[in-house]
Amino acid sequence: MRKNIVAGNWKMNKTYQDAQALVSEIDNMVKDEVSGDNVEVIVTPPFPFLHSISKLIQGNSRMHLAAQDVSAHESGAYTGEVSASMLKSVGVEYVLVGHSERRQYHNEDADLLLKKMKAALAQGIKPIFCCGEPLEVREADDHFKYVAQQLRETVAHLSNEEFDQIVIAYEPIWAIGTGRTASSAQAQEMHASIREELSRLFNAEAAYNKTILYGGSANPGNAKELFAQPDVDGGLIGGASLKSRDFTDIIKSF
Ligand SMILES: O=C(CO)COP(=O)(O)O
Repeated sequence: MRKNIVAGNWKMNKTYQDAQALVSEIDNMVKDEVSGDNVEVIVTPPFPFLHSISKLIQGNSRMHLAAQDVSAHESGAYTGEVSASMLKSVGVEYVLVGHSERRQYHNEDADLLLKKMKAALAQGIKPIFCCGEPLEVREADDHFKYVAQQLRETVAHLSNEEFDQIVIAYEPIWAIGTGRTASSAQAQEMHASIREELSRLFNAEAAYNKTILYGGSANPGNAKELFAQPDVDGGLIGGASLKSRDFTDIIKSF
Protein backbone atom coordinates (compact mmCIF):
# COMPACT_ATOMS: atom_id res chain seq x y z
CA MET A 1 0.00 0.00 0.00
CA ARG A 2 1.39 3.38 -1.04
CA LYS A 3 1.79 5.84 1.84
CA ASN A 4 0.98 9.57 1.62
CA ILE A 5 3.56 11.80 3.28
CA VAL A 6 3.93 15.52 3.87
CA ALA A 7 7.46 16.35 5.01
CA GLY A 8 8.74 19.77 6.06
CA ASN A 9 12.39 20.51 5.31
CA TRP A 10 13.38 23.42 7.53
CA LYS A 11 16.84 23.76 5.97
CA MET A 12 19.08 26.12 8.00
CA ASN A 13 16.34 28.04 9.76
CA LYS A 14 15.08 28.64 13.32
CA THR A 15 16.69 28.85 16.76
CA TYR A 16 16.09 26.21 19.41
CA GLN A 17 13.26 28.27 20.94
CA ASP A 18 11.60 28.96 17.59
CA ALA A 19 11.90 25.30 16.65
CA GLN A 20 10.21 24.14 19.85
CA ALA A 21 7.39 26.61 19.33
CA LEU A 22 6.89 25.66 15.69
CA VAL A 23 6.73 21.93 16.37
CA SER A 24 4.35 22.40 19.32
CA GLU A 25 2.03 24.38 17.07
CA ILE A 26 2.18 21.81 14.26
CA ASP A 27 1.70 18.97 16.74
CA ASN A 28 -1.42 20.61 18.20
CA MET A 29 -2.89 21.57 14.83
CA VAL A 30 -2.36 18.06 13.48
CA LYS A 31 -4.04 16.57 16.57
CA ASP A 32 -6.97 19.00 16.36
CA GLU A 33 -7.51 19.30 12.62
CA VAL A 34 -6.21 16.28 10.77
CA SER A 35 -8.58 13.35 10.93
CA GLY A 36 -8.11 9.84 9.57
CA ASP A 37 -4.72 8.28 9.08
CA ASN A 38 -4.18 8.69 5.35
CA VAL A 39 -1.15 10.96 5.72
CA GLU A 40 2.11 10.75 7.62
CA VAL A 41 3.73 14.02 8.74
CA ILE A 42 7.51 14.43 8.89
CA VAL A 43 9.48 17.36 10.29
CA THR A 44 13.13 17.82 9.33
CA PRO A 45 14.79 20.27 11.72
CA PRO A 46 18.52 21.06 11.91
CA PHE A 47 20.70 18.61 13.92
CA PRO A 48 20.81 20.49 17.26
CA PHE A 49 17.03 20.33 17.64
CA LEU A 50 16.44 16.68 16.75
CA HIS A 51 16.57 15.25 20.25
CA SER A 52 14.17 17.72 21.87
CA ILE A 53 11.76 17.55 18.95
CA SER A 54 11.83 13.77 19.05
CA LYS A 55 10.58 13.96 22.64
CA LEU A 56 8.01 16.60 21.80
CA ILE A 57 6.30 14.55 19.09
CA GLN A 58 6.55 11.20 20.90
CA GLY A 59 2.88 11.14 21.84
CA ASN A 60 1.60 11.88 18.34
CA SER A 61 1.67 8.75 16.20
CA ARG A 62 1.14 10.73 13.00
CA MET A 63 4.31 12.84 13.45
CA HIS A 64 7.73 11.55 12.46
CA LEU A 65 11.28 12.89 12.57
CA ALA A 66 13.83 13.27 9.77
CA ALA A 67 17.39 14.59 9.64
CA GLN A 68 18.65 16.79 6.80
CA ASP A 69 21.87 14.85 6.26
CA VAL A 70 23.85 11.82 7.41
CA SER A 71 27.50 10.84 7.19
CA ALA A 72 28.51 8.03 4.86
CA HIS A 73 30.87 6.83 7.62
CA GLU A 74 29.93 4.71 10.62
CA SER A 75 32.05 6.52 13.23
CA GLY A 76 35.52 7.90 13.83
CA ALA A 77 37.69 10.88 12.92
CA TYR A 78 35.26 12.83 10.73
CA THR A 79 35.01 16.22 12.37
CA GLY A 80 31.64 17.85 11.93
CA GLU A 81 29.85 14.79 10.62
CA VAL A 82 26.86 13.05 12.18
CA SER A 83 26.46 9.28 11.87
CA ALA A 84 23.35 7.23 11.24
CA SER A 85 23.68 5.52 14.63
CA MET A 86 23.74 8.93 16.34
CA LEU A 87 20.57 9.89 14.50
CA LYS A 88 18.98 6.58 15.39
CA SER A 89 19.82 7.08 19.06
CA VAL A 90 17.79 10.30 19.21
CA GLY A 91 14.73 8.89 17.47
CA VAL A 92 15.31 9.88 13.83
CA GLU A 93 13.32 7.72 11.39
CA TYR A 94 14.07 9.33 8.01
CA VAL A 95 16.93 11.26 6.43
CA LEU A 96 17.16 13.45 3.33
CA VAL A 97 19.76 12.24 0.83
CA GLY A 98 20.58 13.91 -2.47
CA HIS A 99 18.92 17.26 -1.88
CA SER A 100 19.98 19.61 -4.67
CA GLU A 101 21.44 22.05 -2.13
CA ARG A 102 23.78 19.32 -0.82
CA ARG A 103 24.64 18.24 -4.38
CA GLN A 104 25.35 21.83 -5.39
CA TYR A 105 27.04 23.40 -2.34
CA HIS A 106 28.77 20.29 -0.98
CA ASN A 107 29.59 18.55 -4.25
CA GLU A 108 27.77 15.39 -3.22
CA ASP A 109 27.97 12.93 -6.09
CA ALA A 110 26.15 9.70 -6.85
CA ASP A 111 28.79 7.54 -5.19
CA LEU A 112 28.55 9.48 -1.91
CA LEU A 113 24.74 9.56 -2.01
CA LEU A 114 24.61 5.80 -2.36
CA LYS A 115 27.00 5.40 0.60
CA LYS A 116 24.84 7.74 2.67
CA MET A 117 21.69 5.80 1.83
CA LYS A 118 23.40 2.52 2.73
CA ALA A 119 24.70 3.97 6.01
CA ALA A 120 21.21 5.14 6.97
CA LEU A 121 19.55 1.88 5.91
CA ALA A 122 22.05 -0.14 7.95
CA GLN A 123 20.65 1.65 11.03
CA GLY A 124 17.02 1.24 10.01
CA ILE A 125 16.69 4.90 8.98
CA LYS A 126 14.70 5.46 5.80
CA PRO A 127 16.33 7.70 3.16
CA ILE A 128 14.17 10.27 1.40
CA PHE A 129 16.07 10.33 -1.89
CA CYS A 130 15.80 13.66 -3.72
CA CYS A 131 16.18 14.03 -7.47
CA GLY A 132 15.34 16.77 -9.95
CA GLU A 133 16.68 18.70 -12.91
CA PRO A 134 18.11 22.22 -13.25
CA LEU A 135 16.39 24.79 -15.45
CA GLU A 136 18.70 24.39 -18.45
CA VAL A 137 17.96 20.66 -18.57
CA ARG A 138 14.21 21.31 -18.47
CA GLU A 139 14.56 23.91 -21.23
CA ALA A 140 16.51 21.45 -23.36
CA ASP A 141 13.66 18.96 -22.83
CA ASP A 142 16.06 16.44 -21.28
CA HIS A 143 14.43 16.29 -17.84
CA PHE A 144 13.02 12.75 -18.01
CA LYS A 145 16.38 11.33 -19.08
CA TYR A 146 18.23 13.40 -16.47
CA VAL A 147 16.11 12.22 -13.54
CA ALA A 148 16.12 8.60 -14.74
CA GLN A 149 19.92 8.80 -14.80
CA GLN A 150 19.96 10.13 -11.21
CA LEU A 151 17.98 7.04 -10.20
CA ARG A 152 20.13 4.65 -12.21
CA GLU A 153 23.39 5.85 -10.64
CA THR A 154 22.11 5.64 -7.04
CA VAL A 155 18.80 3.98 -6.19
CA ALA A 156 19.41 1.21 -8.76
CA HIS A 157 22.29 -0.08 -6.60
CA LEU A 158 20.05 -0.81 -3.61
CA SER A 159 18.79 -4.32 -2.91
CA ASN A 160 15.05 -4.97 -3.24
CA GLU A 161 14.76 -4.95 0.57
CA GLU A 162 16.63 -1.64 0.80
CA PHE A 163 14.54 -0.13 -1.99
CA ASP A 164 11.36 -0.99 -0.08
CA GLN A 165 12.53 1.29 2.76
CA ILE A 166 13.14 4.48 0.78
CA VAL A 167 10.96 7.41 -0.23
CA ILE A 168 11.57 9.35 -3.46
CA ALA A 169 11.20 13.13 -3.69
CA TYR A 170 11.12 14.87 -7.06
CA GLU A 171 12.31 18.44 -6.64
CA PRO A 172 12.88 20.38 -9.88
CA ILE A 173 15.68 22.77 -8.98
CA TRP A 174 14.05 25.65 -10.86
CA ALA A 175 11.04 25.38 -8.53
CA ILE A 176 12.91 25.33 -5.21
CA GLY A 177 12.48 28.55 -3.27
CA THR A 178 11.58 30.41 -6.45
CA GLY A 179 7.81 30.63 -6.09
CA ARG A 180 7.66 28.93 -9.49
CA THR A 181 5.90 25.63 -8.82
CA ALA A 182 5.82 22.86 -11.39
CA SER A 183 2.30 22.62 -12.75
CA SER A 184 0.35 19.64 -11.54
CA ALA A 185 0.62 18.21 -15.08
CA GLN A 186 4.42 18.65 -15.08
CA ALA A 187 4.65 17.01 -11.65
CA GLN A 188 2.37 14.14 -12.67
CA GLU A 189 4.23 13.32 -15.88
CA MET A 190 7.59 13.31 -14.12
CA HIS A 191 6.29 11.21 -11.21
CA ALA A 192 4.82 8.72 -13.68
CA SER A 193 8.14 8.62 -15.53
CA ILE A 194 10.03 8.03 -12.23
CA ARG A 195 7.64 5.21 -11.37
CA GLU A 196 8.21 3.64 -14.79
CA GLU A 197 11.96 3.81 -14.32
CA LEU A 198 11.65 2.26 -10.84
CA SER A 199 9.53 -0.48 -12.34
CA ARG A 200 12.31 -1.23 -14.83
CA LEU A 201 15.01 -1.10 -12.12
CA PHE A 202 13.10 -3.18 -9.54
CA ASN A 203 9.64 -4.50 -10.33
CA ALA A 204 6.16 -3.19 -11.10
CA GLU A 205 4.72 -3.91 -7.67
CA ALA A 206 7.57 -2.26 -5.75
CA ALA A 207 7.36 0.76 -8.06
CA TYR A 208 3.59 0.99 -7.69
CA ASN A 209 3.89 0.97 -3.90
CA LYS A 210 6.64 3.59 -3.79
CA THR A 211 5.83 6.97 -2.23
CA ILE A 212 6.97 9.76 -4.56
CA LEU A 213 6.84 13.29 -3.10
CA TYR A 214 6.84 16.56 -4.99
CA GLY A 215 8.98 19.48 -3.74
CA GLY A 216 9.43 23.02 -5.03
CA SER A 217 7.37 26.04 -3.96
CA ALA A 218 4.48 23.88 -2.77
CA ASN A 219 2.07 25.89 -0.65
CA PRO A 220 -1.50 25.74 0.72
CA GLY A 221 -2.77 27.22 -2.56
CA ASN A 222 -1.38 24.58 -4.90
CA ALA A 223 -1.02 21.47 -2.70
CA LYS A 224 -4.53 20.14 -3.28
CA GLU A 225 -4.15 20.02 -7.04
CA LEU A 226 -0.64 18.55 -6.84
CA PHE A 227 -1.70 15.85 -4.35
CA ALA A 228 -4.72 14.99 -6.50
CA GLN A 229 -2.41 13.69 -9.23
CA PRO A 230 -2.36 9.89 -9.32
CA ASP A 231 1.43 9.60 -9.00
CA VAL A 232 2.01 12.43 -6.52
CA ASP A 233 1.94 10.93 -3.03
CA GLY A 234 2.68 14.02 -0.99
CA GLY A 235 5.15 16.85 -0.68
CA LEU A 236 8.59 17.83 0.53
CA ILE A 237 7.95 21.37 1.69
CA GLY A 238 10.59 24.05 2.27
CA GLY A 239 9.50 27.62 2.98
CA ALA A 240 5.87 26.84 3.77
CA SER A 241 6.90 24.26 6.39
CA LEU A 242 8.29 27.07 8.56
CA LYS A 243 4.77 28.38 9.22
CA SER A 244 2.54 26.09 11.26
CA ARG A 245 -0.68 27.32 9.63
CA ASP A 246 0.60 26.88 6.08
CA PHE A 247 2.19 23.51 6.80
CA THR A 248 -0.96 22.17 8.46
CA ASP A 249 -3.11 23.42 5.59
CA ILE A 250 -0.84 21.58 3.18
CA ILE A 251 -1.23 18.39 5.26
CA LYS A 252 -4.99 18.92 5.13
CA SER A 253 -4.88 19.08 1.32
CA PHE A 254 -5.11 15.28 1.22
O1 LIG B 1 13.79 22.22 -1.28
C1 LIG B 1 12.64 22.08 -0.93
C2 LIG B 1 12.28 21.07 0.08
O2 LIG B 1 13.33 20.19 0.30
C3 LIG B 1 11.54 22.94 -1.45
O3 LIG B 1 11.73 24.21 -0.95
P1 LIG B 1 10.57 25.32 -1.18
O4 LIG B 1 9.27 24.68 -0.77
O5 LIG B 1 10.98 26.44 -0.27
O6 LIG B 1 10.59 25.67 -2.62
